[in-house]
Amino acid sequence: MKTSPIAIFKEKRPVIISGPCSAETEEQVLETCTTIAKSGKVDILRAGIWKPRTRPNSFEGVGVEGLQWLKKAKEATGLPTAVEVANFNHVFEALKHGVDILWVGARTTVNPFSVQEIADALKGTDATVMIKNPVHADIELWTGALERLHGAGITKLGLIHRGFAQYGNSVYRNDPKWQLAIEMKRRFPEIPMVCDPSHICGKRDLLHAVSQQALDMDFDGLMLESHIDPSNALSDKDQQLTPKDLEIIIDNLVVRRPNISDEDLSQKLSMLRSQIDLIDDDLIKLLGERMKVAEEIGLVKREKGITILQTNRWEEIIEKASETGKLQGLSKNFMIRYLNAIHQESIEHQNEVMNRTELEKE
Ligand SMILES: O=C(O)C(=O)C[C@]1(C(=O)O)C=C[C@@H](O)C=C1
Repeated sequence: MKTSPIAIFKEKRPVIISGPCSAETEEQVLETCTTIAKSGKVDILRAGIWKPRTRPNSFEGVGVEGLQWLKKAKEATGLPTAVEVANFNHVFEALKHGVDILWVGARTTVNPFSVQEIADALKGTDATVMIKNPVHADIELWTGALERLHGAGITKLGLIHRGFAQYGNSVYRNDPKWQLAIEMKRRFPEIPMVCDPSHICGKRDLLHAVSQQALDMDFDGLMLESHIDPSNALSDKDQQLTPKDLEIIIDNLVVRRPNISDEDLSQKLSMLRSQIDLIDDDLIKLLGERMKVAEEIGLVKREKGITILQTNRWEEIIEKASETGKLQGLSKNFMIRYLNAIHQESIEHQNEVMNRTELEKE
């Protein structure tokens, strides 16, 4: 029996998935795929066939015709292929044309109806499916998609981290929010996790740094878009790499081991880790003390009839703590998230002491 393409994740790290954002013409698909395959550094070919675009009237993919081109690329290179599917018909056509890996895109993962349609279409097949994170930072939707496919009997599953939509300016096209991918790795340690730096970055100059960070987060693979002529690509031209640049990025990645075998290093690490454990203990105890003081303030506020939220005081704390954080080398972004989490917890403690009725206390 043919081995499953998911098995490759047990054999090689990182697995590289590459190919054009969109299949545009037969020549473009074949030229891109055969050139990147020649380097020997790409393990799986990809190409977008149906492109879910944010706005209408832009290139929405060539459709079924492109599957023939991808099939030819597979025959020419001997590499397995991957495409995005978003509905029953896509699944049917992709499997009919011998696509090896199907992936569920971010815009589909957000919709349980669509995910269920795909899961139903796959029932009884031996398909390999990878699931991209939903567009917004809802880890339960990502988990739910995995469960729906598993529930349909699909066991060869993988995850793809492509970052999360955000409002306003950022260096990234999609905010990586690494902590969500890390949480999925914690929940499903056996399922391969691939990073899609192309969609996180949106532009070429960040691709190397994000790819390296993914490897240092112990990801199993990278999906990097490539195009024989990126400047004339019909979609996402700023984030696609020429075959040469793809090779340069792969060559410059440092692949580090997830486990330690060296005895000295292991001792040194466990010493440093016990220091971290002690500091974490102190931090948690201090936070507990802070909440007790907040509760006392809550009692005063209840007696005097003052609201929990005190905007001016909170503003003062943010300013002072941000300054102290800066001196300690803590990023502004972290300080804001940290202070907001503390403030929220403090408000909840005060709400508890101020508004809990006698009945609820029992
Ligand atoms: O200073 C207060 O009034 C508090 O209740 C404490 C605290 C805080 O946790 O720092 C909590 C809520 C207010 O919005 C401002 C500050």
